[in-house]
Amino acid sequence: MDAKPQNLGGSLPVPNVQDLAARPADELTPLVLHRYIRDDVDADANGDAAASVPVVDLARLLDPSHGEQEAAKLKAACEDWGFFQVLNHGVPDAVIADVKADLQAFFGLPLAEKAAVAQEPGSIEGYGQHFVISADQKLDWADVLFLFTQPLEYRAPRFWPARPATFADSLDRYSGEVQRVATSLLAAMAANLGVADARKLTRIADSQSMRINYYPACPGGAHGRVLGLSPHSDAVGLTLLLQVSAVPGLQIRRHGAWVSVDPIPGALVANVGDVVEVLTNGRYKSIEHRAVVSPTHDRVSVAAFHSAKFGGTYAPLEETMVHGEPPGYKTISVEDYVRMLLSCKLEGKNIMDAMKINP
Ligand SMILES: COc1ccc(-c2cc(=O)c3c(O)c(OC)c(OC)c(O)c3o2)cc1
Ligand SMILES: O=C(O)CCC(=O)C(=O)O
Ligand SMILES: [Fe+2]
Repeated sequence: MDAKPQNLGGSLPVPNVQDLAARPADELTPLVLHRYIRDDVDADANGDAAASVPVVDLARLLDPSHGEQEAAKLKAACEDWGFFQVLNHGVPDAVIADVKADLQAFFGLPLAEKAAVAQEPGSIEGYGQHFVISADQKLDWADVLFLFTQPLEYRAPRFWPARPATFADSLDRYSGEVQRVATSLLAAMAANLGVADARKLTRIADSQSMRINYYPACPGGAHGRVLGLSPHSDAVGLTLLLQVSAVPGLQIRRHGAWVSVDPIPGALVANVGDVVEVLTNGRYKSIEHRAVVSPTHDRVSVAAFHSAKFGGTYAPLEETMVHGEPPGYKTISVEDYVRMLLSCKLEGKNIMDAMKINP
């Protein structure tokens, strides 16, 4: 049997941010906040306001009478943006409504109840924080619940909240739907890339993990100088993000500026991850993004990360290296790749830099 994702390494323990944000204003002294406040951050989106992330209609993409036109939109979105919003994805409204309600209800529980699914030393699953590797690095203004969701044998039930009582069922239904969407998008990307065997790409949706992000409102005028999530590219195949709250926060780096990806009701935000950059030998590039926080509103999002299963490898596909082009990225086992990503700081495209053959 293939290895399961376990003992992959963890984070140094840091304060719970929701608890910190709920403290009386006079307790949030500069001494307390200094681990979060950055000198170099301008949280405003400063990109071209007219430039908005492309939209891909999945029902049209799968419909033989419109598919070609929508496939061209997908191709342009992957080549030029690395990010797009997916509409008509077929995830039933009730599945989305239920998962949103249960994620919000989980974070609404008292800290002691949420702590029942706290991360354990050396583990990335559970409730806590990620990518804290030194005592002096700047911290993100967010708490995270991280779970392996697919395949079923990757799940560790002790990290799945028992409350609200419907949590596991809601997340299970959402997870299956989103894995289907990811597989369809990857199959369409394979066709666009001239990769006849779609499994060469769809296998990178064989496993799924979810990073559920809770960004408390940041009081005391500090919101413009902290980040909810540091700039990073997703070190996976394809991410599908649900902006649970109607509060903007996601920004992508485009032509050197930050462009906001405002929530569209019912949409999923898709982004090309580092693994697709490797498999396509750089034809589709992963894009740096970050989350900013609101001074007044809490925000919840859930990123569904899709990857290959343990036991496989990542390497540029022959079909994407035309005219004898050499591979620009190393070949690596899925397991070594995951260990590398979890031992790094969350910092721009640092994983891709490590994977490049001639950086
Ligand atoms: C197949 O095994 C795994 C795949 C992915 C991950 C993983 C866990 C994370 O916590 C994580 C993450 O927090 C993250 O930051 C936003 C990220 O983008 C850089 C990840 O790619 C990521 O991947 C673990 C195991
Ligand atoms: O909260 C967001 O909008 C971004 C989340 C994200 O980038 C991630 O979890 O990888
Ligand atoms: Fe991300």
